[in-house]
Amino acid sequence: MQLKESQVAVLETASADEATSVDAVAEATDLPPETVTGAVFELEEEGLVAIEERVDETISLTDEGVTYADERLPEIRLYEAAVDAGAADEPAQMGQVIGASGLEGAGVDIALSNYARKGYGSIDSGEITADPDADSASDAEANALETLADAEETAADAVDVEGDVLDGLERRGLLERSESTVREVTLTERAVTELMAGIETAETVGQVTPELLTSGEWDEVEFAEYNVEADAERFEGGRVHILRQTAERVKETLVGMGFQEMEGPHVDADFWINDCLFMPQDHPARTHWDRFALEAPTHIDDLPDQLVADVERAHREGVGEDGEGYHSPWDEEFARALALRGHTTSLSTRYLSGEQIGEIEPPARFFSVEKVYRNDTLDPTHLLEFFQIEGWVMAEDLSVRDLMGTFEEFYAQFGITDIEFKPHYNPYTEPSFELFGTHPTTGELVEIGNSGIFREEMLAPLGVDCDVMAWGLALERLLMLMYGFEDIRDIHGTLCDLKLLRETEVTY
Ligand SMILES: N[C@@H](Cc1ccccc1)C(=O)O
Repeated sequence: MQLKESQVAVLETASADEATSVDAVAEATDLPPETVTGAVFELEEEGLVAIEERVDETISLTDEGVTYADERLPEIRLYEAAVDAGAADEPAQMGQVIGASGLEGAGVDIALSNYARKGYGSIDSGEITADPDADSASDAEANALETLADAEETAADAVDVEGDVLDGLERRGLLERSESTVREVTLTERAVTELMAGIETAETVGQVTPELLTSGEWDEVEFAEYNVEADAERFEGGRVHILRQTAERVKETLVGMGFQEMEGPHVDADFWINDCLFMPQDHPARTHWDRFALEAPTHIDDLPDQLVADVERAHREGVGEDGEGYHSPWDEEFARALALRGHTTSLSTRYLSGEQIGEIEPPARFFSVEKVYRNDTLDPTHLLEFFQIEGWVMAEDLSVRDLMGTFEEFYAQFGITDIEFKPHYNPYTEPSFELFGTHPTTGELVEIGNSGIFREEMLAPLGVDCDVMAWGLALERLLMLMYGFEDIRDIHGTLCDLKLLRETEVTY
């Protein structure tokens, strides 16, 4: 009998009395495991081997788990510091105990959220008590971490730890379970007979080459068969980030709805970012707490004189006969200060004023999908920068129904059909609405945007005398609703979840 080289290698390595794993065969023959698996399936087809499959579960500690195995669990460090501070007898000051425990940052939160749960004591209005009967040396989770820390990977059925303790550690993100399929082969009787009769190695060809074709040799060689069941090596090629893909899709959708794209600077004068939006100069969002100022250059060179005068007048006196201004200071120097834009509404003011592409006649629709920068506190829904989907429609008679209808049409194209609106306040729109969508897995309402109809005090100085409805929507929040992830940091930045980014299927 004639067989392929890899098949012969498997037959010579496996035995009839004892099952041999594919990995063991691969190691003994120096062949890649994928090749061995392929050969094993072909041999099974020929009735030469029997395959047994099982799924092995292995357990390994995450980086955080390894850290705690080494430095001990945060709640135990807190308990020991509390006992040292005498909290077993009377309540001790929380701040002091935390200081003495050496815990920092997230470690403190982790300690606090597990402390009472695990019976180490109680925490109440800044004071901590320690239960004298608690025994940190018999903490099941700590002991399990210690057991698991010895091996890089442990077979699940060989671990001497209670299942619910493992579940708890997994929930805390301290261990990971993974599954792999193990295949074992045993030679059949037929294989033994054939081996005794002698098996020859046949040359097989895996790929047709130009040489095979031109020489005519293709007609004589034996081709390897396709095995669609064989495990193949996995290639993680580069791909466009889902955020970028979705940005492109949003752009195409808006272009399809008749919008034109706006362009403009990331760093801009406060004049375009705020003053043109009838944002008073003493508005809290305009303090250094909220904006990223520029060190050099600090101010824009040029602003259109007439527009500056008109905007200043609107701020001081309001617009129209019974208009009211802010009666607050207005200073051109302040308006000329440069900052990273906190919203792309700066592009809208540039376009609406005629500054960017000249006078725009109604009806007109414009949009941008661009980055904005805010000095927010990082959390699952906030980053220091995000993409805003800015847009506006200029027409003679616009109402809230036009605004809501536009959002319904837009979001429906992303499969989101349950938008909710909540009345809101912006200095530059009246009425104003915040938009919410329902998170597909948690069911929570997520804020996805802010919108409204630009008010007279903003439009008149810009020289616009018809209606303009406008909005700023968060691209990342749209992604959350589309793909169901809960933490924005999963898709951006150092904590991003590569598996999620690799595996998310983009739906078009
Ligand atoms: N600039 C607003 C969004 C917005 C734009 C235009 C009109 C109304 C609201 C924000 O960043 O939240």
